[in-house]
Amino acid sequence: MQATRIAFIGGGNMATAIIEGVRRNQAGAATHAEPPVVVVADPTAARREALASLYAVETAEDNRSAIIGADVIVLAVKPNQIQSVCAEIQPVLQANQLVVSVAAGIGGTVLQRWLGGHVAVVRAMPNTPAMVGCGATGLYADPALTPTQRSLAESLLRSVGLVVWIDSEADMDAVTALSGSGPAYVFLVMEAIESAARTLGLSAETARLLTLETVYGAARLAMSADESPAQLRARVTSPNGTTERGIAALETADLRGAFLKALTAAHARSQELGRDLAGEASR
Ligand SMILES: NC(=O)C1=CN([C@@H]2O[C@H](COP(=O)(O)OP(=O)(O)OC[C@H]3O[C@@H](n4cnc5c(N)ncnc54)[C@H](OP(=O)(O)O)[C@@H]3O)[C@@H](O)[C@H]2O)C=CC1
Ligand SMILES: O=C(O)[C@@H]1CCC=N1
Repeated sequence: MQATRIAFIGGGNMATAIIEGVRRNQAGAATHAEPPVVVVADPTAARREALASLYAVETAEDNRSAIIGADVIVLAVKPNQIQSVCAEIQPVLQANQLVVSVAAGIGGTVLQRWLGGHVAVVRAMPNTPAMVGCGATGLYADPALTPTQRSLAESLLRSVGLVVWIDSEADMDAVTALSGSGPAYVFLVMEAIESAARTLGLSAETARLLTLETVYGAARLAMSADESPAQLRARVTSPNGTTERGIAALETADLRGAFLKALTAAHARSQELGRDLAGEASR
């Protein structure tokens, strides 16, 4: 089930990544099916104009007019702006409109309450590689949602990458810590590798190119091979060779412990956002 009109409330980083992914997917699609109309509401005129010229979207200055006639409404504002956006759109929201929230931390029950008892709410935790069709999204829906409503949300996010349904809503905090925040961890690793290579004397351009291709190549190999990352790592690591020394240095520096701390901290922050912003509504 495909949406015919999708309204984005908030036209920032995540909305832009999904919209670009959707448009790229359409450009590469074999079918001649009518593409969905996309409407974006954002308070900043320059951002609305940029989105309209880049992605042929309609724009709106106010959130209420943006959602008129939309079958899917994506809430893509910062978590601390979600409650006021819900209050704003609630009077004009129709029962058959599906609301998809990408906000970190904020629970489905709280969203339903902020939307005046609106049932059709799906929580999504996408990530910015959606922009190039390589997103990884966790979806959670209240069991009361119909298969058609679930399919509407799934088809939107599947058009920009992998979708995984999450059975227990509590796991959305872990999904946020993993794939929501994950691209930033990988970019940090890339920054670190590139910087170390420059310290060893490579030019900026060579260090950048080799870092990018190495990370891309390793990810593609890991996705296409039948072997686990640990097995693939063993194939790179010659006994008493260069990699063995490099890996030993990373283990001594407790890279695994550092990632455990990173995901644990992000997970805790997602829980904290949910608690702080839900306030009395969650109790
Ligand atoms: N960035 C990411 O990688 C991911 C983000 N998310 C979630 O996506 C959501 C948005 O994050 P992100 O895109 O990074 O944030 P951004 O700040 O980039 O985007 C939010 C946009 O919403 C606009 N905005 C603010 N108030 C309103 C309003 N009342 N009505 C309509 N639009 C408004 C902002 O305008 P202005 O700047 O003028 O305030 C801004 O353009 C968050 O809830 C986040 O948890 C989820 C997964 C990944
Ligand atoms: O950093 C954040 O809070 C958002 C949610 C996941 C990725 N970005």
